[in-house]
Amino acid sequence: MWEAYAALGANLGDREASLREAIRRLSDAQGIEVRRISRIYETDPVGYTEQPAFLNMAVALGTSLSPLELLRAMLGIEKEMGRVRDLRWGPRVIDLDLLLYEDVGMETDELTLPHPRMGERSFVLVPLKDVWAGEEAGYPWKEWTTEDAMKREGIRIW
Ligand SMILES: Nc1nc2nc(S)n(CCO)c2c(=O)[nH]1
Repeated sequence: MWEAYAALGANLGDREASLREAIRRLSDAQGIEVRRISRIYETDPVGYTEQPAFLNMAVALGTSLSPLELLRAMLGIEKEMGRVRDLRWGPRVIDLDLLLYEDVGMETDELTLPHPRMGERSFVLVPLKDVWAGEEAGYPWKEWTTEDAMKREGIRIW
């Protein structure tokens, strides 16, 4: 099994229930095991700000799937849960983003790894740090602490 990390977000309907369902679906999926689950954080919307607050979290996965197969499985879960990818930055029932897959670096129109925007997103890095098994050195949070990021970005533990 290879190790991968995913970010989850929801800001429509019963956000916590959506996160829990997405994790259950990941765990039930062929070739995917959920190894660690972060705390849930409530975060103010970044980018398109005229939308409800998000609940965000991150998970550490073990997988026998390739990066693209894993991405497609995640997109399938979004679709099954009613994610309509209409407004690129609009509210969503569930959002699953593949962040990292071992030390794979790739850039295709379908998938870029590591996720290109994760380094500037505290709503991703704060949960990710909860489940990170790698060495601390050299990762985006090397120059900040979770506490600082939470204070600066108004991130609340849910
Ligand atoms: N706080 C926060 N802001 C966001 N803006 C977008 S788009 N998204 C969706 C993730 O790409 C989020 C999110 O998950 N959390």
